Amino acid sequence: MNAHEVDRYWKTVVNTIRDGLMIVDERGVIVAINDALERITGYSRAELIGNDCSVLHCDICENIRCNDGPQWCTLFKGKPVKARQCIFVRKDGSLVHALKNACLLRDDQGEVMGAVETITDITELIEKENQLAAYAQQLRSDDGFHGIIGSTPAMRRVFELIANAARSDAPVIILGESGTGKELAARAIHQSGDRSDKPFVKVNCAAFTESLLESELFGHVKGAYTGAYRDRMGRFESADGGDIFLDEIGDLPLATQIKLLRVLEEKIIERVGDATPIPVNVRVITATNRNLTELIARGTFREDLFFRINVIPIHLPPLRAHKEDIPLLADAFFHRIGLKNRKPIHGISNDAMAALMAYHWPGNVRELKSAFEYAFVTCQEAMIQPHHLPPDIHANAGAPTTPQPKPEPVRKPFDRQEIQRLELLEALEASDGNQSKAAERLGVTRVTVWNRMRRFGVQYKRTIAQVDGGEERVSAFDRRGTR
Ligand SMILES: Nc1ncnc2c1ncn2[C@@H]1O[C@H](COP(=O)(O)OP(=O)(O)OP(=O)(O)O)[C@@H](O)[C@H]1O
Repeated sequence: MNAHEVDRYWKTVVNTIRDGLMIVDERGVIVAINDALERITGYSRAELIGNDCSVLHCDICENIRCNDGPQWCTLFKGKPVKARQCIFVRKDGSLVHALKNACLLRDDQGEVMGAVETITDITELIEKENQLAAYAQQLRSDDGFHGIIGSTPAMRRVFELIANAARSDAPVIILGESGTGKELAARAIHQSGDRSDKPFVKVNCAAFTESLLESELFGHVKGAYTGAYRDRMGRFESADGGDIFLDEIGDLPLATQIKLLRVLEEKIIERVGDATPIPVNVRVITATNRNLTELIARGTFREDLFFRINVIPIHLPPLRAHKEDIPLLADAFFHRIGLKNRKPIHGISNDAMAALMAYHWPGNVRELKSAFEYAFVTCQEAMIQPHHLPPDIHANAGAPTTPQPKPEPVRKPFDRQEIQRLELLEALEASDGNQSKAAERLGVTRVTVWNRMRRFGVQYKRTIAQVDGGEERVSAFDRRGTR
């Protein structure tokens, strides 16, 4: 290819690259751009060319623009910009996170004619990074991931799937045995998605007769059937803009399956007794503990509906498949139920924890939670012992069923929060209330110490008291509860 041909194809090459490209003259007036820049900024070529480059409101340009001397921008003082992260404002007012490179263009005599800038759009990357940071924060918090507790790889994978599902509008199906947290997962998808400020509507498909279910889902008009005294909006309409959670989808009657399929395909509903189509914008999240493939083979579930709802499947593992999460879950339920009960129970004994670990949990996390509700009723001691747990659990573990003759020392082997609180108190005591020193002892930052003091309601008071003419230093903790 000769130089002339290269010239001919140059425009095509420039417009093929994914990065935005812009040439400005020595006054900062835009003289050329490529297609990618139009796409990134939302401005057309005609709107940009001839305009000042400040139209893009690049944050670093606003900082480096100099107001004195002939050079209007530090770039023209000869300082190239290399892979600087910056933010532009699109035509519609939204922000573009970008990496920018810029350098001067000179003529044959070395005179500055202008500058060229390339802009790599990293908005998606930054958004994902922010989202990851938010998820990490969620995981660190006591409440787990939107209330779902677990830190094993199996549960982390579930959190990742939930986070991905939340980013899309595609139908999600949550599969798993009863009590594995399917409803919690559905709520987490709603809460972490763009529809979180719109309704989350739950319908248990197994709880209604066929005719009532249709009216519940799609609404009805007055006179549609005996007892329909007035028009009524269905759950799909109430969920408009948000998410509808159809629990026990495997129990949906065949006739309703056809109607649901139509809603998913056409995004319109018709109230029972009326043929007027009503558009609805609802994302459908379904859940079941039944084997849909088997139901399809038996002819009780439509295969076409299955394909429609099975776009993003999320499998929740049974508790026996992630037993390493039991101490964490037990700790959380112990505290949650303990807060309501106000009984002076200090923790879970090692034997009780061993019994929990040995059990096979057919009722999954729901059964674990119920075991703690039970234990808080039966336990009259300082620690929960195996015999305070429901009979199936301690019998299964072969743990002693009678109280230990010697009471165990009051300790809380699995109480993460309490251990952290005691460590904090010790560190503050040893550092005479100095938060920086306490932070050093604990190997955390001073802000973390301050945060923990706030969380545990710990105030370190230092009082100088006069004692017999001399001074005595009195230090005291003011503790308000453990959380
Ligand atoms: N990973 C978890 N972390 C905290 N709580 C959980 C978890 N999994 C389940 N739970 C709790 O267990 C109970 C049952 O959860 P959920 O109703 O979401 O289960 P499900 O799978 O929808 O059950 P079903 O199929 O019977 O409707 C709820 O009280 C829920 O808060």
